[in-house]
Amino acid sequence: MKTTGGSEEAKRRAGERAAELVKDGTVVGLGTGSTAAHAIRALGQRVEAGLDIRGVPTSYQSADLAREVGIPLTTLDDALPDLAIDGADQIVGFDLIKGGGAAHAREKLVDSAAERFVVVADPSKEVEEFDGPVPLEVLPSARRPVAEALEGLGGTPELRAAERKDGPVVTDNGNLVFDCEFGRIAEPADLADDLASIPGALEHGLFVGLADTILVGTHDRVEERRR
Ligand SMILES: O=C[C@H](O)[C@H](O)[C@H](O)COP(=O)(O)O
Repeated sequence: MKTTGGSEEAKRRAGERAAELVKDGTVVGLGTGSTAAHAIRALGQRVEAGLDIRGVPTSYQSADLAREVGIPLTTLDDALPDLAIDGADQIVGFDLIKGGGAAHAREKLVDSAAERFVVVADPSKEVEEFDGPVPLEVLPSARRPVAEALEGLGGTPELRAAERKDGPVVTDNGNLVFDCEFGRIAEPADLADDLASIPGALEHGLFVGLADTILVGTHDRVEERRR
């Protein structure tokens, strides 16, 4: 599983606190990444103890882990999540950059469909202003026009390379990923609108105005911010 550094203990605290928010008889969006995985494991323990929930996975990773720990799965065709729990790569206020694990397209679908979206993170994710690359899931046949459109917006796109395979990362949906540097992003909502309008760029990793609660684990507690 991809990890992004930060304290595993802090991530575990945040994940476990989020799992405590899940109520019996509900549907839960299951995010991707190392922090969301802690929440999924904690939910698995609650299911073993009798909690009745169904999970909507956001990736092969979260689906496989949920199966492993005994969480029954469903899809958005059958039920919308009451609550979604997901990680983030950078957090500014209640806005996020996601997609470090290339799962942001399905994550955005599930997280935005949920009644309540809870973000779990360690303190390394909170920043003053976004300055990380923005991931974009891109139709393979659109790679060149999308790259040109991103350059037109002042970005520097780089096709994400696979670590244990020659060639590019291919997402769970069969597409490619650009990581696009924009330097410091002062107006994420404006950039999000621009990125959303590029044909062939299926989804970008800016999550603006979607999160309801931010849970940041530290070495000894969990800090909670609610919108
Ligand atoms: O595509 C991956 C996701 O957006 C992850 O939720 C994000 O990269 C955070 O992952 P982690 O909790 O491992 O830092």
